[in-house]
Amino acid sequence: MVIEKVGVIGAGQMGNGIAHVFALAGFDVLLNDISQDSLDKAMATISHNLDRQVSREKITQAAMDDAIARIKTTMNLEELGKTDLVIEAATEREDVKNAIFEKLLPHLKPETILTSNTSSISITRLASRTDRPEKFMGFHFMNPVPIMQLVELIRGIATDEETYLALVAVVEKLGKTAASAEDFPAFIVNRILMPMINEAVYTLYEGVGSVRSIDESMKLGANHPMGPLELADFIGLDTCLAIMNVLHEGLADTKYRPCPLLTKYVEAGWLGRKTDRGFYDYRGETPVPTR
Ligand SMILES: CC(=O)CC(=O)SCCNC(=O)CCNC(=O)[C@H](O)C(C)(C)COP(=O)(O)OP(=O)(O)OC[C@H]1O[C@@H](n2cnc3c(N)ncnc32)[C@H](O)[C@@H]1OP(=O)(O)O
Ligand SMILES: NC(=O)C1=CN([C@@H]2O[C@H](COP(=O)(O)OP(=O)(O)OC[C@H]3O[C@@H](n4cnc5c(N)ncnc54)[C@H](OP(=O)(O)O)[C@@H]3O)[C@@H](O)[C@H]2O)C=CC1
Repeated sequence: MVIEKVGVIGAGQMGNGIAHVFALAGFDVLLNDISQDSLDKAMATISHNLDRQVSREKITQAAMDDAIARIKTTMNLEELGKTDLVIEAATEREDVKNAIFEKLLPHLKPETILTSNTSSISITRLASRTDRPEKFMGFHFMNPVPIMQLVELIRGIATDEETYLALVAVVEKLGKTAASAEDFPAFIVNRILMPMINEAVYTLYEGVGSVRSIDESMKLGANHPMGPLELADFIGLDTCLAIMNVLHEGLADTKYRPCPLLTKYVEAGWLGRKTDRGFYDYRGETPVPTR
């Protein structure tokens, strides 16, 4: 099947990055969100990130202009009915994702491939609520999408080979690398990464280290590009907590218990960079630790 038009649902940090890389690779993109403000912010972020690529001579100005021209935005989900591939990248909540699919499906062409960028939720379960489990897959991009090389491909129990091969070809066209993961809670990257982030929050909670000492230790002592608390703020603490809950409930092992301090930050609405406050306060010139 030829994939030319791509629908992206959710214009947050992942949705805007996904729209960016697809448009740059020559796909027509229709970006959807429930808020016009989020769509406007997403287009401004995409322009800013493409501009950065132009100034670093990674892409030409003409490639940037073409990419911007290929992205259209809409608050009307029905318009995504014209697309060949849909990537859902809305908030990490199963009820939100199911409601989106329910509203979208009556408008979708029968051959359209439906995917979710979920970080952790069962692909088989999401697929089972749709009319096309064989054409449904997990299509998991990493943050920041324009920079990170990996895309996890997760087949549900019913996903057919044609769908899988179509997505392998799309990943190649994006110039990224695909890794296949089985459909178990949080797949590969987050099964390993998120317990480490959760453990960093426990390390803070138990007073073993401060925000700064924990992040410095992992950057200088383990050569991580970002400290685990800085990375948690970058991902979004709501998303981190949602992934830990999926691991905890899905694998029924206390080793995945979300740290109560992580829960407290989310309850406060301190979700990290996207709300300007998390383990760091980003409202000033330089980030200041909040503990
Ligand atoms: C939660 C999930 O489900 C799965 C996940 O995504 S887990 C999260 C995975 N991501 C990570 O682990 C990211 C870890 N951090 C890093 O790799 C690096 O800190 C980083 C790439 C984000 C920034 O690197 P840095 O060296 O500190 O900054 P800097 O030199 O300014 O930027 C490096 C490149 O990233 C780009 N960049 C930085 N931030 C960016 C952003 N938010 N969006 C787009 N591009 C960005 C820069 O333009 C630069 O590009 P070039 O190399 O093409 O010139
Ligand atoms: N953050 C990360 O590092 C990564 C996240 N992911 C996954 O990507 C998905 C999105 O995460 P992320 O971009 O970080 O989250 P964000 O919170 O940045 O963005 C989510 C966006 O979805 C919008 N949204 C909510 N409900 C709907 C709806 N019904 N229809 C359309 N849009 C909707 C939100 O709008 P509003 O703000 O108005 O609620 C928001 O703009 C999640 O499944 C997450 O697990 C995957 C890889 C990495």
